[in-house]
Amino acid sequence: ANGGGGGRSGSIVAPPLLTQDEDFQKIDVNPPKGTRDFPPEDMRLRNWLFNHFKEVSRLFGYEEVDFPVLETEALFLRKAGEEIRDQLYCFEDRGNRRVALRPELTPSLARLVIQKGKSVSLPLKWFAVGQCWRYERMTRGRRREHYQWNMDIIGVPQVTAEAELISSIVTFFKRIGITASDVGFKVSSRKVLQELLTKYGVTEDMFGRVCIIIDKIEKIPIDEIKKELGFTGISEDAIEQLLQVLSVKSLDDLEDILGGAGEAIADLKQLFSLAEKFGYSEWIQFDASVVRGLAYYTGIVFEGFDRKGKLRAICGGGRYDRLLSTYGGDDIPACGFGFGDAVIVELLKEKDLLPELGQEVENIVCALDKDLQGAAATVATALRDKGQTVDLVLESKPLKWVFKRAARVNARRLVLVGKTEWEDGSVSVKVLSSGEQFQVKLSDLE
Ligand SMILES: Nc1ccc(Br)nc1
Repeated sequence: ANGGGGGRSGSIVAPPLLTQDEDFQKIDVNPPKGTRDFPPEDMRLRNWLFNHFKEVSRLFGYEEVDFPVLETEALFLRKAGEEIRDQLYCFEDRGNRRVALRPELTPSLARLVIQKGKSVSLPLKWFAVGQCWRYERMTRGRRREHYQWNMDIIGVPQVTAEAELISSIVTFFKRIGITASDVGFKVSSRKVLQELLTKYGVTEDMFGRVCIIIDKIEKIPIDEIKKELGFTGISEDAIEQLLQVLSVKSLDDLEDILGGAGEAIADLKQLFSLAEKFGYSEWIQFDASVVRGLAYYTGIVFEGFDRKGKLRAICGGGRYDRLLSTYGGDDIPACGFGFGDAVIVELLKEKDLLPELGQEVENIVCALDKDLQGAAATVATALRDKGQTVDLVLESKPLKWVFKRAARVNARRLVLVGKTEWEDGSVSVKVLSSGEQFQVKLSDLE
């Protein structure tokens, strides 16, 4: 075996073939740090969750899309100091290209919309469920991948778009047994900050950075927040005023501060009015401190939270009217949300709402002797052609073993192919719940 990469032509140097003793190297059977396997019982829960994500999306008339997990790094190189940027899973590929495992789906969605350009008619209503990545020093032992459900509306400037997105998440929660007593949505608008910062003379290019600092308000000491805000050029007095406004908990109080002429108040009033019409008023509350941790939001922002305050944000989203133009696309308004697969499972555990999802199969088919293995295959195929699920016993096994497996795979029926019955074109069927047993012609088996 070639012990090295030497003597190979071409620019790419392939890794050396394994030398003889390396062929039998014991490997670590665990998945890479921060990643998960999905053995059957976990995959059943994941499919249950994702099916609800996708069924709700289709209920709302959205079309499914997907994108490569691997993107050019440039798609995510925003300069606002976001955690998502600091933890980018980026590297240089074998063609010396700077690439990254996507940390979120929205930039890819924006890229595809721009790519499609005039070939798609607006508005677009798209959804996706995709794996997203971050590279975090494992000091904190946190995961490096999760799956995110996204729904996005492209091309609708009105707040009806955000109102519909929140309605879709409420629909999802209701389907899995979560109520407005369990979770709520904190809603605000970045236009609140925009109007305040303009008043304080903060330039537009600082807006994203200020939002990212404010988003950390409950995560780091307030003095650190004030210090970081100071670096953006906001005066100490303005910082005090700003933090004061962000503690406001009612739209009326906010209106008293901002005045009723601005877009922030108009948008929020419209959203709360629409919430009434969609029937989810009890799920949402105004909270001026909500800014979300992504620099590209420009208007309404919202996040789902557990009312017991034990968990991290369940989901979050908002309006991002400038993102497409920052990628060189047209100025197309957009809004959307991301909903991760981790916190929701913790919430379901908390509420004892995890579904019981055992394996299920309708039939286990078994030949009573090895000469009938072919006959058993015929029986299995006949049942499968009728849409019946079949676990076919593939080797000669004692009946005791077959009954044990039938119980383990939770089979409804045991179909036995025996010599005498098969000569008559029949099989023996045992309904495992009742013990009822009968002979039936294969042609009549259903
Ligand atoms: N953005 C992001 C990606 C992966 C995980 Br786990 N958390 C956040």
